[in-house]
Amino acid sequence: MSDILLKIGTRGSPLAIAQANETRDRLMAAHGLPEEAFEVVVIKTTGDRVLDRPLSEIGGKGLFTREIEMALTEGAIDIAVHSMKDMPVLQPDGLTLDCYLPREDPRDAFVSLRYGGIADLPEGTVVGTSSLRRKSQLLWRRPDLKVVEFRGNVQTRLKKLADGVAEATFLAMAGLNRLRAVDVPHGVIDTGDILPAVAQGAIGIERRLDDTRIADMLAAIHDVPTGERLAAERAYLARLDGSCQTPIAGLAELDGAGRMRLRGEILAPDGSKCFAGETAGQVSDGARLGEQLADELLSQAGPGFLAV
Ligand SMILES: NCc1[nH]cc(CCC(=O)O)c1CC(=O)O
Repeated sequence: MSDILLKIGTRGSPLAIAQANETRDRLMAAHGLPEEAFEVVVIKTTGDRVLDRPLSEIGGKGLFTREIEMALTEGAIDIAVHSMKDMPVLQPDGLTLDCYLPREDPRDAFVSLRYGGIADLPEGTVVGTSSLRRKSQLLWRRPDLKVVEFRGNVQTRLKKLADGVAEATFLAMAGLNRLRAVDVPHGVIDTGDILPAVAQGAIGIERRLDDTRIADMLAAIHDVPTGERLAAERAYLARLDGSCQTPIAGLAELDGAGRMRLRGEILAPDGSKCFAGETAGQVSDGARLGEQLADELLSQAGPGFLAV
């Protein structure tokens, strides 16, 4: 009987579906709506389609978002649920991102069937990752390790570990937690050891700019602290103009009393160089702190560093 009120667009991976369901559940609770008021619409993106090449080679921003944004613009869906880590800093004309769910654990997880952490890995160990950030951060700290390309979902990666393709890999804690993947052998990596990607662990909900009905619905589930942290992290990313060839890490943290600490790191893709910094200030100055930190790292790195 009940008409569908809202079509939720998402990628089809188990994590993406879990994120879409969390969004639906929060909207149901906030507005007293039944599940039948929502339809989750799965959309395949270029990043999902092309599985045989490294992400960095497929290239282009919005690898995991472009097709979903097209569906949103065309009206085939009403909102799009994204991992903010995969989101370019600018949205296409007519779309906006101003609703974030409470951020999950932003840290990376170390996943291995044999070892407990990076420090336990013997010299020359093979590690699998498709993330240029994780690869360069690892090689900066442990130039002796061998990094091989590792794509696919959590189950695929565990199978590769069991088959001995690599001895260890990395996943976002947020993904493990949202999938309740308690059976995946992992250790949490401190942010002082490996700084996460900008926006890691945050879910953002995109909508059409002129859709005021949806804007009102989303306002009820927006998490303000997550928005404050992402404002700083995304201003930092925007100033760095990160291409997917440039490993960038960044994390903003709030002290709950109006202040923010922002850390950042940019690296050479082969892990031969690393420039790191941090800044602190008022939460309300987040965007400016982000730009300031980016400028500091850019001046440390020197002209042309990000262009390579
Ligand atoms: N690029 C893929 C991607 N995008 C978001 C997450 C994890 C969830 C998150 O960071 O919110 C992942 C996988 C991973 O890094 O393990």
